[in-house]
Amino acid sequence: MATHLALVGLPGSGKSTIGRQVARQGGWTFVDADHAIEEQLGCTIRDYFAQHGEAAFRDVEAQVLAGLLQAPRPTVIATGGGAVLRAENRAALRAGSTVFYLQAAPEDIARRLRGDTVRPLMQGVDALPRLQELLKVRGPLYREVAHYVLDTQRHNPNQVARKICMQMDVAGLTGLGSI
Ligand SMILES: Nc1ncnc2c1ncn2[C@@H]1O[C@H](COP(=O)(O)OP(=O)(O)OP(=O)(O)O)[C@@H](O)[C@H]1O
Ligand SMILES: O=C(O)C1=C[C@@H](O)[C@@H](O)[C@H](O)C1
Ligand SMILES: [Mg+2]
Repeated sequence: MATHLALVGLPGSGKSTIGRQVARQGGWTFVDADHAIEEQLGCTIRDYFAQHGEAAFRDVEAQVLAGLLQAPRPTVIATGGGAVLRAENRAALRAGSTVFYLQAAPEDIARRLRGDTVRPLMQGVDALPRLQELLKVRGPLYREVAHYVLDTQRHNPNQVARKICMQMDVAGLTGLGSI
């Protein structure tokens, strides 16, 4: 059975950027769970949230994530920042993938996202307290679900991706599908 590699962490922690690089370096398929959700929804996550609320969004997220973890091809999955909130997602991630928590301080993420136009909610003076609050609630859940915790602070995305590939090598998980 193919086993996948999943990245978890706060919004802006580098899941998409690093996930793409890990996939490129390792020759694996990359999937951004948020994009897969938007494909299924046929609209943006933001619009769906606004129309149907968070609980409905989390139902769709859980369903899409479970589907990605069933994929026949070994895949690097960048999860949504809040995917760990549901226990069923944490269990599915741990059972179906090797999970890396990309750890970064809210202060660093806020700095990285300054000038970002894709995440309007993470702009301006509100970004830091919002990230701090998210970390308080989600930090323990990211740790709980993770097989490996990586400090991304002093490393650029390429270096973090190489660390992940090396860790997979050390653990004998290179190629993912071979386990
Ligand atoms: N280790 C790093 N050092 C410096 N900048 C980084 C690092 N990792 C990511 N970045 C930058 O931070 C920004 C956010 O990264 P990215 O979009 O990959 O985060 P994400 O976890 O996928 O966010 P989201 O949860 O909102 O999808 C990007 O501009 C990226 O280049
Ligand atoms: O942090 C969150 O709760 C979210 C993060 C995004 O990746 C999306 O999954 C969605 O906007 C929710
Ligand atoms: Mg992303």
